[in-house]
Parts: sequence; structure tokens; C-alpha cells
Amino acid sequence: MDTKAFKRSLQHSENYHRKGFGHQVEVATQLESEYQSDLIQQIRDNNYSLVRGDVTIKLAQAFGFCWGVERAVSIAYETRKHFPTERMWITNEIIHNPSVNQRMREMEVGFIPVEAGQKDFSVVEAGDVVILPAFGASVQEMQLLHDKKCTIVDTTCPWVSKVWNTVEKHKKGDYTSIIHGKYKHEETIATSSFAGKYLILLNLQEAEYVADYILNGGSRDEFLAKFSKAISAGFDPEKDLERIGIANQTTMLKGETEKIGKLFEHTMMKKYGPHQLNEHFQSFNTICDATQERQDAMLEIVEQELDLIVVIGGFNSSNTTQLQQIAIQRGLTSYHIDSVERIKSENCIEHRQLNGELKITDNWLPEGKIVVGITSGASTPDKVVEDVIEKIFQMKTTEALV
Ligand SMILES: C/C(=C\COP(=O)(O)OP(=O)(O)O)CO
Ligand code: SF4
Repeated sequence: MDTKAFKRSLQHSENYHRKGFGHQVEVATQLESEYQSDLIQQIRDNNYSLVRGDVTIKLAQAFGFCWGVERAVSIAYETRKHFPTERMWITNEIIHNPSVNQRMREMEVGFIPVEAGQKDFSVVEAGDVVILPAFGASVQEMQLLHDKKCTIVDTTCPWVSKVWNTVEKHKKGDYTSIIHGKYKHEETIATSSFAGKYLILLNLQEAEYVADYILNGGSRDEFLAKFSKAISAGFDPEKDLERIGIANQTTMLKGETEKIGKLFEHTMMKKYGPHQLNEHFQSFNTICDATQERQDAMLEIVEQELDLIVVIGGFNSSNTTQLQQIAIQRGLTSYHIDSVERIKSENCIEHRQLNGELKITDNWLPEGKIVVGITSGASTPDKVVEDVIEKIFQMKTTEALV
């Protein structure tokens, strides 16, 4: 499929929208009342810190809703206003935050049902309005919805589209796209659908395995088994690693994406020599600013004297998990929660560990004076952060009274 030509024709279709519908002002008021927080603004204005009783809260200097998330949620709200009675669907979660997705359901936006791991688009009929989430959608899904004559409202973040343009460039130059990302993540599924040949790598360890294969060869069967879910159809590691380009899922750990890029640059230089490098290697910076800023702020806050840090964001939120990983690498006690409900009244907390499992920890708030770091992922409303901070204050006040 000529994905570039398809995208171009889609963009000219009258059934395709990728901007709002002129209701920004009304929607902004609604979004503010549902998701913003006076307390958080107060902490921001107070140099990102607040003391109440025994508790000092330190907020990261960059956290919470990024520009792309604000934009996508706002377009989704506008879409409902513009089409108040039409049947409306979304192909996936709009962003990875449970409270925002719940609001979509309340606005009668249906989620495409998934049967045995496959989306069932038979529920969608001609004339229905279908929202594509901030991560985008695969080109095959877009084509299917276009063929069904739906009205498509595309909220894909422009930073994500920038990565799609990058893999299109790789494809044009006959380079294999090496995508630093998670092969099951919606954004990476969408990105790989625009690529020609591709290989998705989760981390530096997997990249080192591939770099070694490029330089020294290895077992082809082992390679194909190891990456069976993360390669394009018919991938041939002997031929398809001769010319490579780097791309990424926008919310991966920034430092890791950079290391992977450098590793492959050196690998190709070693194999083909510096004069031939451009023939065999391409790299464009596709780390988004929001990811960069939130991770940099996290790297700063973990250097402060904190007793613990609470990382707030959806459990399937990749960028939130990366923030948690920074805390763990630093050896700081950290708890990743997705809402205030994870904090139980009897000083116990249910939190997500890096391996994805939930754990319950008792007596997580130390007695006496404490300094608590707080950050939140790019899809977490400030209201959710406020609820968590208020709960911590409340628990420590109760402790002082006992
Ligand atoms: C939409 C988006 C980022 C917003 O945060 P999310 O938490 O929704 O997504 P992710 O971190 O990728 O799992 C894709 O860059
Ligand atoms: S994290 Fe970056 S790429 Fe993702 S939605 Fe936000 S601005 Fe866009």
C-alpha cells in the first residue's frame, strides 16, 4: 500500500478532520473545570513547593498534561459538541488516563470492542463519527474507516505524525526502521504501519544484541524467534540490517533512545567505514519536547532530599512508567498510582511495579515530618494530582491527632 498517497488523499476528503470545530472557547471552560486544580496552581506559583503540618510537598518542575494531550482531549470534546446526536466511536483510549476515558464513555463515545485480541469494527456504520486517539491509528484502520464512509476526527499528536514522516523517509530510501518502543503500544503499532521494513526494540539490551548480530552474525532462527512480534513480515536479518534508520515511540526514556542511536551509528561506522555511513545509517531526532521536559524534571527532583516520591499516571501510560523508572534507578522509594483510590485509609497503598504487577504496601507514609516528591505523566489531569496531595495531607493530619 502506498501509505503516503493514502494519507494525502484522506487529508483531502471532506469526511476527514484534524482540527477542532470552532468550539474551543466553550470547551476550554469545561476542560478547566473538569481537569485543572487551584491547589496545583498555588503550588506552582509557590516555587513548586507547599508545606502543611508535617508534610512538605515538592512538585517536579514539569509534569502533567502535555500539549498533545490537551489538544487531543479538547478536539474530542469539540467533536461531541459539534455532532451532539451522531453515533460516535473511538478506536482506542483517547490517552492513557482512566478518568479521562471514563468521561469519553459518559459522553457516549463508544470504544471499539475487542474480541480475542482483534478489534471488531463491524459495529461501525457509514455516517458514524470515529475519533482517532492522540497516539494515532494504523493506516489499515484509517483505510477501513474511510472505506466505511465514516466521519474521521483525527486527534493524533503532531509529534507522533512527525515520527510517521520519519519512517516514511526511511522507506523511501530503502532503510529499515529501527523503532525504539513497545511493540504492543498503540503508537508503535501505528508508526510501524507506515514503515516499510521495521524492527521494534524495547531497550538498549535488545539493541546491543542486534548490533552484535550486524557485526558478528549469529543464529538467524534465534533472531527471528526473539523478535517474532516486533518485525515486519518477511524480515531477513541478513539483508534487512544493511541500511537502517532510527525512530522511536515518542515517550520512551530519552537517554536510552539517544544511546541506541549512537550504538547503531558506531556499529554501522565500524562495519562500513565513516565514508559509507550515510549510505547505511539515518537518524532524526524524534523525541518530543514534553517527554524530554518531564524526564529532565524527574532527573532533577530525584536529586532532592525526599522521603519518597509518588508518580501519578495510568498504569498503561508508557511515559509515566519511564518517570517511575528514573526514581527506581536513583534508588528512591517510589509509588506509581493512577488515582487517589489507590491510597487506602489505613496507611496502605496499592501501586504498580515496573514489571506491571500491582503491590500493596503498608505504612507507606513515614511518621513525623516528611518530604514527598510528586510528579505525574503527560496524560494525568492536575485534578487527579490534587486529590492525591489532599489525601496525603489528610492522612498525616489524622496521624497527628491519634
Ligand atoms: C498520547 C501520547 C502520550 C500521552 O501520554 P499517555 O500516557 O496517554 O501515553 P503513553 O505514554 O504513550 O503510553 C503519545 O505520545
Ligand atoms: S507526549 Fe509528546 S508526542 Fe505524546 S501527546 Fe504529548 S506532546 Fe504529543
